[in-house]
Amino acid sequence: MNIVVLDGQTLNPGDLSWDELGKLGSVTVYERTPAGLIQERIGNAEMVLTNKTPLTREVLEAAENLRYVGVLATGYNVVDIEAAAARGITVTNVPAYGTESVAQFVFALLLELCHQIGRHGDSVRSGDWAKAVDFSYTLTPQIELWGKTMGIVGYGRIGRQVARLAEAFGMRVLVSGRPGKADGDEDSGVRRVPLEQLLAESDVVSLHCPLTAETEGLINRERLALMKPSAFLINTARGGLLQEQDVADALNEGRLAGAALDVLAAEPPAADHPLVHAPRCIITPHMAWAAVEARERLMSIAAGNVAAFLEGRPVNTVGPHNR
Ligand SMILES: NC(=O)c1ccc[n+]([C@@H]2O[C@H](COP(=O)([O-])OP(=O)(O)OC[C@H]3O[C@@H](n4cnc5c(N)ncnc54)[C@H](O)[C@@H]3O)[C@@H](O)[C@H]2O)c1
Ligand SMILES: O=C(O)[C@H](O)CO
Repeated sequence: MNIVVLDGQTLNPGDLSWDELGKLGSVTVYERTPAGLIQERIGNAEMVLTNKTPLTREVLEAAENLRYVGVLATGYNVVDIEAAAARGITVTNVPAYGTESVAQFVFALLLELCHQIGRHGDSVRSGDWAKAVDFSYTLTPQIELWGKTMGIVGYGRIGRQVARLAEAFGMRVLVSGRPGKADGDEDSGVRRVPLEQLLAESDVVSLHCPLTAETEGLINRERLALMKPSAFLINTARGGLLQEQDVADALNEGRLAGAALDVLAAEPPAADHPLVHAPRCIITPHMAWAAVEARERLMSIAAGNVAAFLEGRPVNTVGPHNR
């Protein structure tokens, strides 16, 4: 069985091994695949693995032998799943490998917004403390989380772990899920509310829903207007959840206290991206998933997905049925 990995570099920059996958077929790993080469590299392979290389309807329809797409990620918005389903191609993702890593990263971002540790550390390194007259100084207001409200949009695996950490910080937790869907039970202390109420009452809004036709552009000018001007927005899910210019405008006009974003709609972004230059906006390069512990789990679950498919009992399948 021919297995083509279209963009293996970010999962395995050299510190992991492809051997587990190699036992299951003849594997070709490309570090990355530019748009113009996707079709050619899939060629007549039966199985393709992708992290962020898009598999559009056109690509899927041209790949005559393709029977399986393994997404090397939790978010599978890079695959046209309707087109895959129509062609009978099985698509799997890797759920839960990075739940704890991503939730931890949410708090790394939030604590940076609250304390601006990097900026204060730089100030000390550049000699400001040595020249100071007092034993203590701050360059930005310092913010305590205890008693504040965390609003979690998308109460799945990562959303639930963020809720646990928020409660450990003494925060009140509001959650909102898919409109009209139950999405499982609430945990004690967590209150499920409509999105509009969550936006209006939260001091921190953290996004954890997938990018779908329903959630694209979810955080737009109108919804930002519901948020407190003192609130922080955190996005570790997908950049497409934001109307990015609207978020940049809210930051530029002082209608939002800060944003911390691990994801943008286009990655890497253009040098003149409006959020890259917006005030009080921290942007990290889509790295919340990247702890070696999480990538090891991802690699192992991805190989398990391939093995299960080859044994005729696919697991972790995703498709229009998940929507
Ligand atoms: N930055 C990173 O490195 C990184 C790493 C892993 C995952 N992610 C992103 O995080 C997302 C969430 O991951 P997860 O493991 O928690 O997934 P999950 O499937 O366990 O949870 C997603 C939740 O969102 C809910 N949801 C769907 N549509 C919604 C809507 N319209 N409004 C509110 N909620 C909605 C679902 O019902 C589900 O409960 C992934 O889809 C992926 O895009 C990012
Ligand atoms: O969805 C995911 O798992 C992350 O974005 C890494 O690709």
